Amino acid sequence: MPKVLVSDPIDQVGIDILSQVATVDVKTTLSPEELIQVLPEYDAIMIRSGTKLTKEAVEAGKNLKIIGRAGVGVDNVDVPTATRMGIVVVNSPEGNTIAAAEHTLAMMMSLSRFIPAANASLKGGKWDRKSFTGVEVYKKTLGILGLGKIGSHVATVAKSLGMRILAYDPFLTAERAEKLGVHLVELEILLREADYITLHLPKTKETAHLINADRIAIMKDGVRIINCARGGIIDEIAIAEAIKSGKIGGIALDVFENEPLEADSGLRELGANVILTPHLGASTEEAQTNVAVDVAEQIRDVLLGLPARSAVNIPGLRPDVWQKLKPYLQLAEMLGNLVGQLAGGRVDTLNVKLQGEIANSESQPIVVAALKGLLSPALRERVNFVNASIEAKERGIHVTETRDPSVEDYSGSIHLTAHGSQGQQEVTGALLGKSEIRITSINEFPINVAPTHYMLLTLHRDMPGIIGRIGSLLGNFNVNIASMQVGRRMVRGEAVMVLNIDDPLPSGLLDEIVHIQGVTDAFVVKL
Ligand SMILES: NC(=O)c1ccc[n+]([C@@H]2O[C@H](COP(=O)([O-])OP(=O)(O)OC[C@H]3O[C@@H](n4cnc5c(N)ncnc54)[C@H](O)[C@@H]3O)[C@@H](O)[C@H]2O)c1
Ligand SMILES: O=C(O)CC[C@@H](O)C(=O)O
Repeated sequence: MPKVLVSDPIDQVGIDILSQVATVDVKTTLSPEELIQVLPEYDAIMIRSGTKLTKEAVEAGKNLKIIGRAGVGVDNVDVPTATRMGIVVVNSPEGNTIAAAEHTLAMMMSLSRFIPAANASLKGGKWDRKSFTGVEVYKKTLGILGLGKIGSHVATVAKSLGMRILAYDPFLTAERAEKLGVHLVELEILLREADYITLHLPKTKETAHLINADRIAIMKDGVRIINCARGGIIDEIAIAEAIKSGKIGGIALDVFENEPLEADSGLRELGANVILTPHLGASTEEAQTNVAVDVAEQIRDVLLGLPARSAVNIPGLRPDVWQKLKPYLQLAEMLGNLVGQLAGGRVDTLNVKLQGEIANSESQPIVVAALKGLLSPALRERVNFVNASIEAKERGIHVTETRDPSVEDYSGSIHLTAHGSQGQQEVTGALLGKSEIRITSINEFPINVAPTHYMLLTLHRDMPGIIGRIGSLLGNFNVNIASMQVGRRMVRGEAVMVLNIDDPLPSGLLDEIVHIQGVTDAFVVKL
C-alpha cells in the first residue's frame, strides 16, 4: 500500500478518503529537519499553509508522486523543483473562497467599528463608549487588488452594502469587471481614491511589497487596508510607520511575511486600529471540509493512476475527457518511445500530427504523452506527464503540432515525425476498436503491428530469401518469433519488416542481421 504523510491539521473526512487507498500517517509537529528525514518514505504528502516544502524538502521526497495543498496558495511549495522531479502538485482552488472572502468582510467591518478592541475593553472591566466611535462602509469606496475568486465575492457582497468598488487586476477582462459591477482602474487611481483597500492577489515577484512606503504616500489619509491574501505583499515596516504617523486609519492582517508572526513583532504593539488574526481566512468548518475532500480525492486518484483535476503543474483533464483520451495517450506514448528508439541519437524536433476523429481533440496531453515516450528510453521512470515538457525543453527538443481531420484510414490516428542527429524517422499508430493499439506505418511503409515488449525492425530490399535468412539467424540464436509483418510500397522495392520476438536479441546478432545482403538497416526496439 502507498504511504501518505499528512503534516498539517486536516479535516478527518480527508484522512478517511486517503485511507481507502493508502496507509496514512498524521504527523503535524515535525520540524523542517524531521520532515526532510521522513519524506523519502512517502508516496504523497498532504499539507496546509503550515508545512514549508522547500527545495531541499521536495528533493528529499524521492518517492513522492503527489503533493496535495489543502487550500489555494502553493507558495509554501517549491513547485519548479516538484515539476522537475515529476511530482504532481494539486490544490483546492475554490474550497475556501467563501471563507476567505467572509473573513475579509469581517475584517473590514471590525476595522470600521473597532469590534476586537471594544470587546477587549469591556471584558477588561470597562464601559468605554467614547473611544470606539466608528465609521460606516455605506457609500465608501472599496479598492480591490486582484479580482479573482475571493476578490469577486468580496466585491459582490460589498456592493450590496452600498459600497463603490474599484478594482486593479491587469489580467482581468473589462467584461468580467462590468458583470460584477466593478470599475477596473489603474493601480494609482485605486490607491488615490479608495477608503478601504483589500488585497486578493497571489504573492509573486511582481506583487512582493506592492504596498510600500511610496504607494502608501499617495493613498487617502485615514485609508483602511485589509490583507487576507499573502504576507509580504505589504511591506510590514512601512505599514507600521504609516499607522504610527496616522496616515493609515486602520489595518487588518491575516497573513504575515513570516508565519507564525514573531513573538516580538512590532505589529503586536500597535493600537485599536490594528487587527491581527493568525492566518484564519480559510478556517471555517465548511472550507476545511471542502479543501480536505477536494485534495484527498485528488491524492487518492493519482495514487490509483487517474488524473488530478486541479494540478497546478500539469494540464488538468476532466475525468470524462481523460477517459476518452486515455487510449490515445497510451498510443502517443508508445509511438514516442518507438520513434525515439528508431531515431537513435539526439532528437531536435518532434512533430505530433493528430489525424481523423482526434484531430479536433485537446492536443496538449497527447503531445505530453508522446514526449514522455520519446524521453523514456533515456530518462526511464524519471520522466512522467508532469515533467516531460520541461525535460524536452531543457534538451532543446522543438515540438510542433499539426492536425488533419481528413485522414480516414482509421477513426483516429497519431503520426510522429522525429528529426535528429541521425536523420528523420516517422511512425503512425491507431486504435483498433476502442483501445487496441496498432502501429500502422513506419517511415511511410504501411503495416499493422500490435506492439510487444521486444521487436526487431529491418529496412531491406523486397527480394526472395531475405526474410528466411533473418529468421534462420534468429533461430540459430534461440530467439523465438511471435509474429511477423512486412510492409512495402512496391514489389521488389524497399520494405520494412517488423518481427515481434519473445526474447531480447543476444548481443552481436543485430550486427549480423545488418550484414545480410539486401538489409539496409535494422533496429531492436524495447517497449
Ligand atoms: N488567508 C487565507 O487563509 C487565504 C485563503 C484562501 C486564499 N488566500 C489567498 O488569497 C489570494 C487570492 O486567492 P483567489 O482564490 O482569489 O485567487 P485567484 O487566482 O482566483 O485570484 C487572484 C487574482 O489576482 C490577480 N493578479 C495576479 N497578479 C496580479 C498583479 N500583479 N496585480 C493585480 N492582480 C493580480 C489575478 O489575475 C487573479 O484574478 C491568494 O494569494 C491566496 O493564496 C488566502
Ligand atoms: O491552510 C490554511 O488554513 C490557509 C489556506 C490559505 O492560505 C490558502 O491559500 O488557501
